[in-house]
Amino acid sequence: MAKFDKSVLEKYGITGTTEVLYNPSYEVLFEEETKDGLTGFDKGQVTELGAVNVMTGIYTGRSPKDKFIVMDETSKDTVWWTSDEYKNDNKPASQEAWAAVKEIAKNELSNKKLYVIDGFCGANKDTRMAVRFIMEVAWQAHFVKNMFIRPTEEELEDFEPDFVVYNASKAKVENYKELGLNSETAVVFNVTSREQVIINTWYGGEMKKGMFSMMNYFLPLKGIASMHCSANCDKNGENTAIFFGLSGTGKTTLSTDPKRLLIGDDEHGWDDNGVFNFEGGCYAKVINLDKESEPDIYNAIRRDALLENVTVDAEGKIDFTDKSTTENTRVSYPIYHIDNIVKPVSHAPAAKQVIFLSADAFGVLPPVSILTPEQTKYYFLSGFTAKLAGTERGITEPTPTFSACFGQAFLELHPTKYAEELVKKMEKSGAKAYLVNTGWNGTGKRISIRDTRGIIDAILDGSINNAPTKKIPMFDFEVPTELPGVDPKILDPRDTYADAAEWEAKAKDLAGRFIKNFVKYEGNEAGKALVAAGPKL
Ligand SMILES: Nc1ncnc2c1ncn2[C@@H]1O[C@H](COP(=O)(O)OP(=O)(O)O)[C@@H](O)[C@H]1O
Ligand SMILES: C=C(OP(=O)(O)O)C(=O)O
Repeated sequence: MAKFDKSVLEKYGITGTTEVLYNPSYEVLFEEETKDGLTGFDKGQVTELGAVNVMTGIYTGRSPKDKFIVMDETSKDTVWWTSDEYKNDNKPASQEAWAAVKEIAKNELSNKKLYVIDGFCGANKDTRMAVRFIMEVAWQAHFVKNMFIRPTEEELEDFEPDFVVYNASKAKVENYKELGLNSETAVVFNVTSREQVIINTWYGGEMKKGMFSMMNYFLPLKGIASMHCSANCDKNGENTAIFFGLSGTGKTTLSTDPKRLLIGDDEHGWDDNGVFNFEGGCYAKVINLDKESEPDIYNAIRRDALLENVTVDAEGKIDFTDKSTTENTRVSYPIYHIDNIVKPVSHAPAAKQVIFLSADAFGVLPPVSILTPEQTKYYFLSGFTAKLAGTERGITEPTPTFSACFGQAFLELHPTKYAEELVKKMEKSGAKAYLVNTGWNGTGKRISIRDTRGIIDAILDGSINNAPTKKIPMFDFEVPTELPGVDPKILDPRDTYADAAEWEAKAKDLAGRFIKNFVKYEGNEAGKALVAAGPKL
């Protein structure tokens, strides 16, 4: 077992450490969590799965309004929120605010027993980031051990971090107003010193999506596409497909496919050698998880997995339908809990299929549209979808949004930079794009996972290209009229309304929203030229 000397922490300004558990084994973490009050279950339903630790009621979700980025003068120009016109969810913080939150984190973490986990973000050795996480809560160490790429013993021996994360989730920023911050909670990144500080939020997603945000800064500047998508390939390791989508739109569910090999469920890069995962684990939503329709995710809930915010009855049976703590119930597990994965490195050739998952809460978009290259750019930049309940604090019902590149909260550069890199790679591999609505239609219900899976199968086996098609007005989408295993009555969204005029009215409203949202991209010739690919009233 690699050694870790406490004096390393002193270098970070963390003093008086009483004990350090450095990259502890799962067994040790399990014991530590139990001491912290987490419950391990090994009876009832869980017997079938193996013991799993369950933590409940600790967080409510990610806090985008508390996320701040600190840049030095040389890196400032590259960040797109510096332009008012394109302002995204990430706000700039001053050097003073940075110094203050770092001080709070150092104080919180001093004189404590600490967990230090070293992991990699990025499966490619030449572009990965070596990340050191320092925290005082055992399950957070477990979470990052599940989610990041676990170094070998040898790699741990001479691990030199490129990025350090100080997780001071028990502290608060009391003087946040003075510092120009939004609340007692802060998630702050210093892109120059390569550090992240987390204060007053226990949400593990801040560490996972935090390092993703940093990859989204560094990789595109090297000409590598950095993408909020899941990815899989066929059993020969070919025919890669990527699935973009905001949280809860189906990246994990649809990429976990027994017929295919999983590359990863959430964050990927695409360079000249192909598509690669940033992570070493998956983070699945488990609300209403059903053993029959999602057997692979269900079976991944076994020893070393970490369940969050589900309720467990006296017999140890998990109630996956209970949303009393949050709708954002989750399980994190190391990727090898899924049987069909790409091994030993989560990497596959350039993608042939690019799928945009949009959960349309208005019930307007067809369940699948075959996009032209110009529509691909327009709909990628628009990123129309819904924020689904739970993942973000304050979101309690599906809320329509335009989230550029299907991941606006995680972008640091201008959206056109991500579009540029994606399109370059797609043109080289001859990839085609599809817009898949995993949200609602005129029935008022969410499109079934069964129908969506049928659609994905038809995209992946190419049968969608032989299907008869028609055009949908206003959007000019080409949609298939029949696909094997998919209810033909849903393929044209107008057929799901009692009266097609109802669709028409909603479609007009949505088209208007697209047009309004896209104005921000029309400041140059390239953006103006894309308007023709968008909806028309
Ligand atoms: N048609 C559908 N396609 C995909 N997921 C669906 C669909 N209908 C309902 N769901 C549910 O939506 C959630 C999708 O979550 P997940 O796959 O974890 O999303 P992501 O990985 O994009 O955050 C799951 O709880 C899944 O059961
Ligand atoms: C973990 C998150 O999302 P996803 O469901 O995309 O993994 C998040 O947005 O905090």
